[in-house]
Amino acid sequence: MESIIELQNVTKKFKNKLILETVSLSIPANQITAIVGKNGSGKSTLLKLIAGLSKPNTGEILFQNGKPIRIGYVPEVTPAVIPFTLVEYLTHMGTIHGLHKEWLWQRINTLLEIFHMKEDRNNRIVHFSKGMKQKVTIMQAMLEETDLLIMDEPLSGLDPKAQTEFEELLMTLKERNISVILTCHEAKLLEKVVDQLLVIHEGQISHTSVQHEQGEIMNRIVFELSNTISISTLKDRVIIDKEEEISPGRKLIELNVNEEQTNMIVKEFLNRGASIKFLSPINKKETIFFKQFLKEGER
Ligand SMILES: Nc1ncnc2c1ncn2[C@@H]1O[C@H](COP(=O)(O)OP(=O)(O)OP(=O)(O)O)[C@@H](O)[C@H]1O
Repeated sequence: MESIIELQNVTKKFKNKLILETVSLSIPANQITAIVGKNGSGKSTLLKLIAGLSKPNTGEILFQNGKPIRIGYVPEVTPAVIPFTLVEYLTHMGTIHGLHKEWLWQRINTLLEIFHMKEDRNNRIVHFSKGMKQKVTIMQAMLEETDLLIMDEPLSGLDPKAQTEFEELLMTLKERNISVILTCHEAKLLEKVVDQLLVIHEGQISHTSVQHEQGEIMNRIVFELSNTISISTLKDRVIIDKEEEISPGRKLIELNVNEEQTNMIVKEFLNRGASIKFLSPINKKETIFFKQFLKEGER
């Protein structure tokens, strides 16, 4: 498969702290690649290296056909208050980037179309939902023609509806031959749209092509428990899909657990005073994905 970017023997350190050690990998063109790993494992560092925002200590980053590619970088943080309408903001950002007025106008219309935001073009961003603000950040990154879109934690804080819309958006971008690299903790999103998983663990990277095969059953469980209960020791063993405060002092936690782990996890949560709100097998297509994700993540 053709690659859009290749890392060869890349090492990245901060002072004496080794984050990536002699990493070699290739990012396939026109595919969606997800980088997963624990907090602090180096996901954002890898994204910044790929985006050219940071330089490796040793090793090389090579582009398709030896030519620089057009990269759009979507940071994790979305601006909290933007005192403009959507079109005003995009026009403003495009002008700052020196884009020609006529070209920019056409580009903004194309983006409004792709992102299904035409009806919101003259609404103020400050009144947008989190998912809409997320779209604005991506549109901003795509004001110039883009070959590769890099997104740091694009799903953080999105509700299920916004996540589904985001999945659809990723598929649209893929259809338009835009390669995407994102960091992600949301297994549901990964299962449906991601083509390649890169797992970072202790400075090393392993990769897996995601195949949607039949596999063994996993369970989706939702627990309700007190906010004060710590579940940090469980976080290494299960994928916490969602954690949400539902009332003062109470939270819901949704997770996906393989069958062998289910009894043990349920017991551990009940011992912490949790109650089970929902427990159901998830479909087989998702199962194989989670299996891969867990296997890689546990390394
Ligand atoms: N500019 C920097 N200077 C010094 N240390 C840094 C710098 N940027 C990142 N680090 C350190 O490098 C390590 C990896 O950070 P990075 O942000 O890449 O992790 P991450 O996997 O994206 O984490 P998270 O999931 O929490 O966002 C962390 O220990 C972090 O403190």
